[in-house]
Amino acid sequence: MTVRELSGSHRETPPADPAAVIDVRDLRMRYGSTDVLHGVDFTAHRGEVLTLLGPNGAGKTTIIEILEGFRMRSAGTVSVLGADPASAGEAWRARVGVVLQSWRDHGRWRVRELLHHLGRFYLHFSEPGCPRPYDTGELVEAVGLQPYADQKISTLSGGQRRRLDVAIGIVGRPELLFLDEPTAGFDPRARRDFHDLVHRLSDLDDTTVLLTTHDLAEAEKLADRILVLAGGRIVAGGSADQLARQVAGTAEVRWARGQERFLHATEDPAGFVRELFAQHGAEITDIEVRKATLEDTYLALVREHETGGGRDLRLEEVRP
Ligand SMILES: Nc1ncnc2c1ncn2[C@@H]1O[C@H](COP(=O)(O)OP(=O)(O)OP(=O)(O)O)[C@@H](O)[C@H]1O
Repeated sequence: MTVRELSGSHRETPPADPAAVIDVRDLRMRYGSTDVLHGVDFTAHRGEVLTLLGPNGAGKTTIIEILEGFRMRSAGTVSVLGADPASAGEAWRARVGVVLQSWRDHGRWRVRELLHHLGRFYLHFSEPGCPRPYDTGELVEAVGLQPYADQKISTLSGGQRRRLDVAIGIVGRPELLFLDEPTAGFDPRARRDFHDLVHRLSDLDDTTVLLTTHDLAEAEKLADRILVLAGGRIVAGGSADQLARQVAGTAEVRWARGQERFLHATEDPAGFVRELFAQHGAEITDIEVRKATLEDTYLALVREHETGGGRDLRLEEVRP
């Protein structure tokens, strides 16, 4: 990996939002001669759950690794819990939770034993109102691993290992939690339990969470804010509804007149349907209004920014 400063010193620019848990300004990353991030800007606040969406290779893991302090950026200003992750110390690290890929090298440890052992690192970083680490028993229960607490890690299934990864990420009661595709390999029940856990962490402990996923339903369910990364930049941010409003044609109206069927994309479905009935009234035999899903919106945003082309979510009125 070749990493170099592209311009200026990132430490000279003070963060514009000192209250932010994460403040990223003009973040750039170049691998060799390939620019992956062209100037990423976003902030996250206490207790917020942010989901980072983007196609394969967009740079999501790169961003997360830079924010975790595991990868040096090429340029830009990054503040995480008030510090630059590139130079922050152990006390900072104790406030940050990271869910890495599975711990393949601890197979002979037992679940409870490993969590207890890792938790001891955080004892020195306990604060009034924020006891660290989590009680091992509570933690095992929170991630649904009670039946396997005394089992060797090598005997866990893929999904159970992933639950353990999550437990390892939160054992130090982090103020900020990074989750890179945390539910890959989860069955539907484990996925729902995990979503409940993230909601509990953000609602009860005010934990800020930044996660990546390719599961759009998960993004919609979990995120206070969804960030879409495309073309090396954050091209849109907001709730699923707010994102939909950034793309033309947020709803589709399908209707039939006799044997003919029609489809029209519109930002004002109610007004369109009123007009339709005013014109054709009793001739309309069937009608359906479908709002753009997050998938429609996401694909339109990515397509637009990857091709530099127009917004093609808007469908023309068509006859079969
Ligand atoms: N160490 C590296 N050296 C060179 N190129 C790299 C390195 N790490 C990542 N890349 C490249 O940078 C780009 C972004 O990779 P990254 O893993 O951040 O994407 P991602 O959005 O997390 O992708 P995915 O959804 O597939 O996990 C990719 O084109 C990848 O090939």
